[in-house]
Amino acid sequence: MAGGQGDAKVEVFDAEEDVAVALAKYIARLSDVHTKGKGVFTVILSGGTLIDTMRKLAEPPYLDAIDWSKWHVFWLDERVVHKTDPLSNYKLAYDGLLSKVAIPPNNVYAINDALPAPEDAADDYEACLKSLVEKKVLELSQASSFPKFDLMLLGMGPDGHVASLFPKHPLLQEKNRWVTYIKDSPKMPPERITFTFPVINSSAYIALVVTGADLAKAVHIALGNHEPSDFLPVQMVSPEGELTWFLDKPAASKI
Ligand SMILES: O=C1O[C@H](COP(=O)(O)O)[C@@H](O)[C@H](O)[C@H]1O
Repeated sequence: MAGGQGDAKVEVFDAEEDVAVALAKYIARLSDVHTKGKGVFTVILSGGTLIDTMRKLAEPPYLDAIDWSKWHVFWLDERVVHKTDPLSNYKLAYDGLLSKVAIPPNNVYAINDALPAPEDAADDYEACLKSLVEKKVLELSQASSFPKFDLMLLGMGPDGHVASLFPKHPLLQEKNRWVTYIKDSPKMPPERITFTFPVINSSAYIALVVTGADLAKAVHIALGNHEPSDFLPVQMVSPEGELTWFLDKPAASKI
């Protein structure tokens, strides 16, 4: 299987609506392959605009065609807030997708929002992943020994951040933890937990879903020639498996 940014596929669509259609087809195909092949499909969600771009999955034909019972859903990053808080990535995904599809509630791995300290929430989430490895829901990458998720769905901020991994932050260099925490996120809210790059880059498939003109500069830096001083966290996304960028024309306008 191909790997790294050098082998990334870059798909550009006329409009956000076309990205939503293509993304649903892509996710449904990977769901079919994994649920029929190994009986489990492990999916990582981001927050932000991604959830809205996944909206077609909650409509025919995907609503009935996808075997939702085999999905296991996790968060790439989460804000350390209550699950009912409007800033919660869980709430965003629940309202926009999870409440509309038949994923067993026990297969939805939200942050433990009874733990107010980000370090405890990160430890708890990492322990949850480790127990799922023991139960053989999750596998480890043979190459990295970090968990290998079937599909990670990533958004990107205008500053080139992915997950809660922000430009020039020391967390970009984390090499050991699966899940870590941040207390000084430059984007609100400041306290979050996040997967680390070793986990992100152990994935079988990553979709980077980026729409809107406000992201064009970061896309240009990530996919074009750039000065080392411009380096963005998104450029560290370099999976063992396959990376596909899903862009609309406004996001791709500076490539
Ligand atoms: O804070 C976050 O931002 C990124 C990007 O969000 P977007 O609204 O610009 O699409 C998101 O991927 C991440 O999960 C979230 O916590």
